[in-house]
Amino acid sequence: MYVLTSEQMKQIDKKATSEIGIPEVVLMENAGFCVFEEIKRDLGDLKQKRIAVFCGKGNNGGDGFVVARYLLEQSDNVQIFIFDENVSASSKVFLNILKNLSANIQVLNEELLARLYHERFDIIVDGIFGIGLVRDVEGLYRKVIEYINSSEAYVYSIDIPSGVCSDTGQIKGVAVKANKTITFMYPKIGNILYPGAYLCGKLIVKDIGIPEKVVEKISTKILSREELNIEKLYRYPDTHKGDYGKVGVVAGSKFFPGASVLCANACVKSGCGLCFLFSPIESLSLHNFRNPEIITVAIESKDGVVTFEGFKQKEEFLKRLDVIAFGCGLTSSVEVEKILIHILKNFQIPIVIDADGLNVLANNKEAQTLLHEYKAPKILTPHYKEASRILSCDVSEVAKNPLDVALQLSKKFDCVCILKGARTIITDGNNIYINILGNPGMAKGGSGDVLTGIVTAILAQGYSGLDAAKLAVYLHSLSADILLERKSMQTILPSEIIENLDFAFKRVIEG
Ligand SMILES: NC(=O)C1=CN([C@@H]2O[C@H](COP(=O)(O)OP(=O)(O)OC[C@H]3O[C@@H](n4cnc5c(N)ncnc54)[C@H](O)[C@@H]3O)[C@@H](O)[C@H]2O)[C@@H](O)CC1
Ligand SMILES: [K+]
Repeated sequence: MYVLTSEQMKQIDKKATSEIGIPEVVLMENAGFCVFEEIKRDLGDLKQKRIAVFCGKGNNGGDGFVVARYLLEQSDNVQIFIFDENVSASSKVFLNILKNLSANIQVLNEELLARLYHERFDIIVDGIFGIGLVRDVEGLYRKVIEYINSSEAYVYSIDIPSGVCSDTGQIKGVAVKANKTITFMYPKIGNILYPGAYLCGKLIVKDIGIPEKVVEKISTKILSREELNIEKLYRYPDTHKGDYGKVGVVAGSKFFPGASVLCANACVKSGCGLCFLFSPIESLSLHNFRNPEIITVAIESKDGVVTFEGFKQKEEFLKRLDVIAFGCGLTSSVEVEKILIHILKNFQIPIVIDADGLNVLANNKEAQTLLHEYKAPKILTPHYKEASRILSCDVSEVAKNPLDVALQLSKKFDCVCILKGARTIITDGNNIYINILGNPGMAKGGSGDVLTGIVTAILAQGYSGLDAAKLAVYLHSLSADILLERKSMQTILPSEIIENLDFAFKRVIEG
């Protein structure tokens, strides 16, 4: 499903009205009716319900007037609150209808707001701002939103909780916390990215009758099963391990042996034919004990960290493999830097760079240039902090606009970027996918190493960088979500996400 910016939605609305000829008031009527239907379906008999509908000056308020008109037919206590009599042209039509119906319409001011704190509403409909919010919310608007958030009513937001930026999901000063949000045609980015996604409560997407014809191809989509290329996962009978890719994982150190274990184990559990783990001996001792499928290659180390000389002794072997995963648990050192630079100069194998590999990129301009020029498929898997280091910006900047950051990284290195977060973003610089699966039980050290293993193994099975990234992110979070069906967020472990890939793969393949 597409995810739209406010500008894209406005263009679609505009085309529907100007090119197709559907009057704006018809769309508004449909939008308001959809919201009413949802309330009616949730609550059934509304007769005794005390309902407040807050309407702003724009078309979001107009939708609110439509909802109010339908609610008037159902409940004896519907109060409509407006900020200004001067509303948008289409909204005016519905405000006038309410006036003709002698509806209870009150213009908000400080005094009225103070009185509202003594009233009790069962339902509040939030039609203050939609996709037309342009600046921080202040003054009376702010106070009204604070009032809505303090009330115990069940809150329905129209299109998007008022105060949430529809292009980023960020709060512009203050925002409504809704129980349910009904958005129209397609979700907006602010409905999907946090904190907006949280403030939406349950998100419902409703068709308001805009023909698909006016929707041009949108490059941002929600990552769903339909978007995955699962054909290459099919295994033909007359195949052998060489057909499913040979993976080399360069990972681990005395300090983080677990990272290499998790990464390599996720690899073998994600279908690659062979997995070789290149690690210092200090890291491999833990590893050998646990994972018999993994072929270990000890790299000479100093103080528990791989050395460039040690790597060079094994590099011919690594060159013969199909895909490399580089970075998990290596630690940051000059030797690690030298190894990555050497790989980027001398190898031509698809590569996945994570953790300490990303730190090399953050610290070393030569590595950045070499990565840009590296010809084989490449995937970067930064979390927000790693992305901020590479782009030399504050992590809060990444959080404010993760879509832009993922695009920037992808373009900077001509790579596929998996920007990991509560909503992981995947992009190849043109297409953007937002992952909505997964749960906070994954917010633990080791989850990223698991994802790196999965994506590397899938890449080895003949996938493009983008398709591998999509499939891996989906499987990783689906596995955690399946675990949550019988475990708690506290107890889910990254190693269990690997074990549970059995069920995630099954669901993805069999539907
Ligand atoms: N355009 C269309 O065809 C449709 C639009 N619909 C609704 O219309 C909404 C968009 O309507 P609009 O574009 O009129 O925008 P909004 O209704 O979101 O709000 C715009 C109004 O708020 C003011 N405003 C913006 N930021 C403010 C701030 N921080 N403080 C105070 N005032 C502020 C603007 O000056 C303008 O008057 C959608 O979200 C949706 O709910 C629906 O009716 C379906 C059809
Ligand atoms: K709203």
